[in-house]
Amino acid sequence: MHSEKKNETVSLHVTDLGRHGEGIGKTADGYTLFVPGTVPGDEVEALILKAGKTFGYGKLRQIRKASPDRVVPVCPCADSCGGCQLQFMKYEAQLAWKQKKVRDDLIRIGGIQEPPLEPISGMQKKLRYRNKAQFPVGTGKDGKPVAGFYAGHSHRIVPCSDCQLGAKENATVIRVILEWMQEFHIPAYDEQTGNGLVRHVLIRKGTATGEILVCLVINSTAPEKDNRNPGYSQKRRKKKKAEGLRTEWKNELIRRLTEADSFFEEGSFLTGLTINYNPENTNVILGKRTECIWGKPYLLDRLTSEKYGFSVTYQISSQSFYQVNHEQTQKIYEKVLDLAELTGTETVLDLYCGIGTISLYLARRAAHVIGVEIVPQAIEDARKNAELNDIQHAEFFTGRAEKVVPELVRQKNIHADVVVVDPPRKGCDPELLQTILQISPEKIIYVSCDPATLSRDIKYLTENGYRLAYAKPYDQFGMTVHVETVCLLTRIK
Ligand SMILES: C[S@@+](CC[C@H](N)C(=O)[O-])C[C@H]1O[C@@H](n2cnc3c(N)ncnc32)[C@H](O)[C@@H]1O
Repeated sequence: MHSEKKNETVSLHVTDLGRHGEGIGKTADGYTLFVPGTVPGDEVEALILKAGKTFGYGKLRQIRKASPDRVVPVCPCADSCGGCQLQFMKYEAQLAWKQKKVRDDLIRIGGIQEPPLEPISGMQKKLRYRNKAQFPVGTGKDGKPVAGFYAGHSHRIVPCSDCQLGAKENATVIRVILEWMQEFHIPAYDEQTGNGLVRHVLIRKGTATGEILVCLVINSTAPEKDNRNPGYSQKRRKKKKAEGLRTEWKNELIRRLTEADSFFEEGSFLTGLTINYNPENTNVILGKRTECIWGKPYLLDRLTSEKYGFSVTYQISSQSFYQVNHEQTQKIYEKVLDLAELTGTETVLDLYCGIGTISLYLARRAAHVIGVEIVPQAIEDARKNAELNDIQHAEFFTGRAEKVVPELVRQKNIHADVVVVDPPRKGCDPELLQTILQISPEKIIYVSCDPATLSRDIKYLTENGYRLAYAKPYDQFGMTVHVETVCLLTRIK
């Protein structure tokens, strides 16, 4: 029985990190406390915020002896912003923790006693690696518009326009947009009331091309129909959502952002400005409709495989998924190609294919590639990308992979030598895994951004005729708790 109570300050020796990057320590009498912002090896004092029977949650009060793995975070917002859970840790220690996380999950959840795990691949460029930023916009205490990031586990905006993981140009774009909003009294969206106009700013940069696409997400159903003010009066607020942006506001934003180009890094330039309409009271950032008000509705980027001696150019729209770390993505896709060992005669399925990124790598070495993806805009991009790269033997289908693939098996009797899956964090749908077993490819290559769901799916596949032959973690998301893993499963003959 432990005597620790809420609001008590206790001394703690931190020995591990939890799934969300919070330090885990024990008090002198063995009580376990989770304390964000602490690092294994730290001796700290923590305030108990929540005390359960066997463990509790605390807040860091004071570091009595710093861990040798502790470093001073580069970002001034690291304490308050929820994005970089590991910026307090030496990069090598972050990598070691991620390697252990993947290994532990493969053993504990995947039931693989001796995982064939290669050492994690670390990033050369540890900051400014993200090619995409999503800034929520709100109203500060002084009534002025602010943009930044959400504090951990909340929707409180921590003002920050220059995230150290993102492109340098983000700060300029955000400054211009906030000044524009302030000058023209354009209200930020308020999640509580559902009023206001500007919800988010999305900025994407093509690392290889320097192209920058800005997308302003607004709380409105349709492009502007007239010149009335967006719902300022309480009366009108109750009746309807804020209306769209006035034409003169759009024109002014275009003028300011195109002129801001001159502050961008050499070689970087604005390629398009889009408005996304999201009138829903929801956490989902993007609405269904996007309008391009200047330039192109997409940006171009290029990925290169030095080993295989080719580059692939991709068109990426605001609503399409694209891996955020250019350097690591190139390594991961090259590894997929290595593991596939294609000879030019094979049929390959690329499931959860996004804009056809992996599909078009595989198409360089396969006879036929079939991609399946749920987002229609991404499939439009994928088809365009096949054209752009002069690839005729890749075809793409829109829909849920777990519905489309069984249909393709039923109607077209498709077969595949290699199946690649790259699902979102929740992993593969069970129906899809069953269909893959039915297709019975020689190889399944699993690209995953969540070791827990990856391990769950590996358990199912290894219990049903496959063997985990290879696994390698990649650090795609330095300073955060996230880790990417590439696995090869081979059919047991
Ligand atoms: C992690 S991304 C991978 C995309 C692509 N392979 C890449 O590397 O860029 C996962 C993709 O799965 C798509 N997706 C999510 N659920 C899906 C489903 N049930 N069926 C098909 N695609 C889905 C998402 O829209 C997203 O494009």
